[in-house]
Amino acid sequence: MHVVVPFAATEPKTRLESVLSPVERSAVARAMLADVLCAVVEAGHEPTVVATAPFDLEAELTVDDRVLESVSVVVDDRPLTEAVNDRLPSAEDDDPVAVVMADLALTTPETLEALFAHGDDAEVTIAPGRGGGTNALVVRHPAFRVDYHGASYLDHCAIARERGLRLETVDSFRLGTDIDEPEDLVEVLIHGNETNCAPTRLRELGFELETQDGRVGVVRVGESTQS
Ligand SMILES: Nc1nc2c(ncn2[C@@H]2O[C@H](COP(=O)(O)OP(=O)(O)OP(=O)(O)O)[C@@H](O)[C@H]2O)c(=O)[nH]1
Ligand SMILES: C[C@H](OP(=O)(O)O)C(=O)O
Repeated sequence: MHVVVPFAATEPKTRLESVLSPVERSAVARAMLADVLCAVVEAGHEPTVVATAPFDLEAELTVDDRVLESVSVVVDDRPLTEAVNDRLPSAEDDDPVAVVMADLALTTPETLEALFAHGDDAEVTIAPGRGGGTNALVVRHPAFRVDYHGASYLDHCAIARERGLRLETVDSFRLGTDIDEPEDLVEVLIHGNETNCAPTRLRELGFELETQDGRVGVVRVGESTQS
């Protein structure tokens, strides 16, 4: 399975600007990317990072040699939809393609294996995100194209329907959790593997869980933001 991991290499995760500086947002985005890539490689695949700008995997990510040897990086500064559509199955090459977002910090090899194996007779398999996003998908037919942003999950269901393609939805807590807003960080600290890059990076930045009035959130203690 071709696995594409789109990555906004410059100024990522702007919706986290209220709690992280630009430098910190870049560090957290790279930590999540590393965790996603490790899960894809452990699931037995060789992902391609489609980055918006040149990106030195070895210099910018804390990953082991097996991941470094298995991951390739291509630079494509076109908008997300165009960059992904150019890598989906086509008349010339109809091999299945998976697209896994780089901010799925809770991803594990098992959840990915379940996604890739789900619904072999479906032309499209989607793991939606909260708020209507498309966190991950597997495309098995050259007639399907993506249209990201907004309620892209609904758009993708409509595109499949209009083109007579069978689309199945994967109900996955882990694949359904993309880290976009400050309130999403609590999921990384609760459900992220403790040794993963993203939980480790957040704790290094001073984030920890806090329970108030029976609700669990994150609080940032200690050092100020890195400018
Ligand atoms: N290659 C590529 N990847 C993108 C682009 N925009 C977003 N991504 C990636 O797609 C995934 C989901 O996008 P978003 O959640 O919007 O990520 P983001 O743009 O860093 O976050 P915000 O700035 O808060 O919108 C993330 O892993 C991004 O790195 C793009 O234009 N090109
Ligand atoms: C890429 C985009 O992510 P969001 O902007 O919804 O986080 C989408 O899922 O369509």
